[in-house]
Amino acid sequence: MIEIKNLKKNFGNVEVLKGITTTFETGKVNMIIGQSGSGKTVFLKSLLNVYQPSSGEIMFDGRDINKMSRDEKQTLRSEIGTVFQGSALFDSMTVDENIMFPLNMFSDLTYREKKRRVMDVIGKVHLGKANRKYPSEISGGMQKRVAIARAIVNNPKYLFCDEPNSGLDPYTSNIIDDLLLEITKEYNTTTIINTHDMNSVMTVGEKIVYLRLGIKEWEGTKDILINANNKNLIDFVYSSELFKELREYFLKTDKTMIENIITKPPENETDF
Ligand SMILES: Nc1ncnc2c1ncn2[C@@H]1O[C@H](COP(=O)(O)OP(=O)(O)OP(=O)(O)O)[C@@H](O)[C@H]1O
Repeated sequence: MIEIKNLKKNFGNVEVLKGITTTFETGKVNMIIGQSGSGKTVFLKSLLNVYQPSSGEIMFDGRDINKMSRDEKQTLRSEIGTVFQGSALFDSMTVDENIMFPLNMFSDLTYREKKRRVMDVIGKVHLGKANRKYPSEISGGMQKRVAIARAIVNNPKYLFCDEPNSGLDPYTSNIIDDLLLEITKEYNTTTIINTHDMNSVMTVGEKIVYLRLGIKEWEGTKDILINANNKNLIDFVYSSELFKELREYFLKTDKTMIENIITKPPENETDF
């Protein structure tokens, strides 16, 4: 579990995160949504300590990041898997070498053991026989699988993903979403995903945190999201064309259904 209390981040005089308090649960897909510029990436990078927060508390399973020694921070770093926008693979390394990279950084396993771990996760993300290829020789969807395999090769407790579906077609996005959900359950990770993709949110999101202008405006489950009593959130959700059309379709269908019930008498007694 990751607990965040009153997290603030300024860049000079500009306050980007204005005091965020929330909790991300273990074994769940937690999603952060919000318009461009709402602070999602700064938030994720503050949790990762890429940015030093200006104030506030971040607790990783009870461990306060502000009170950690250098060694403890290094241990925490080894427990975190990350998938960043654009996959961020090393172009000069093969798929195998990319995936092995965190093991070289954080483990003292033998080469044989590392190789076995790499082959295990390659199977897990269904990369087939792409292991000897270079990133430029495989598709965007395959590159994303490599990035996920690299993120989980060290059995992380925490999995952070920034826009994992960016640049992917809807079909491949669904596959990546399902994979992230499956991994979260299998590895029992605390997974945090930044996304604009409402389809992902409604398919695999378990807890949703909505950021706006550096403030947490709403949080909850996807079941209550579409009826949330927050105009900004609803505007954001229905700004997706698909959602707009679905809403109109259901409104129309419901209306017709209701009219039918009210105006049509039952054809015979057994209708009830
Ligand atoms: N290193 C930085 N220095 C100064 N300002 C920054 C820095 N990084 C981000 N910002 C500002 O913080 C705000 C939030 O940016 P952030 O990248 O977190 O938004 P986002 O919600 O992730 O957007 P997107 O969905 O487009 O990725 C923006 O106004 C941005 O200009």
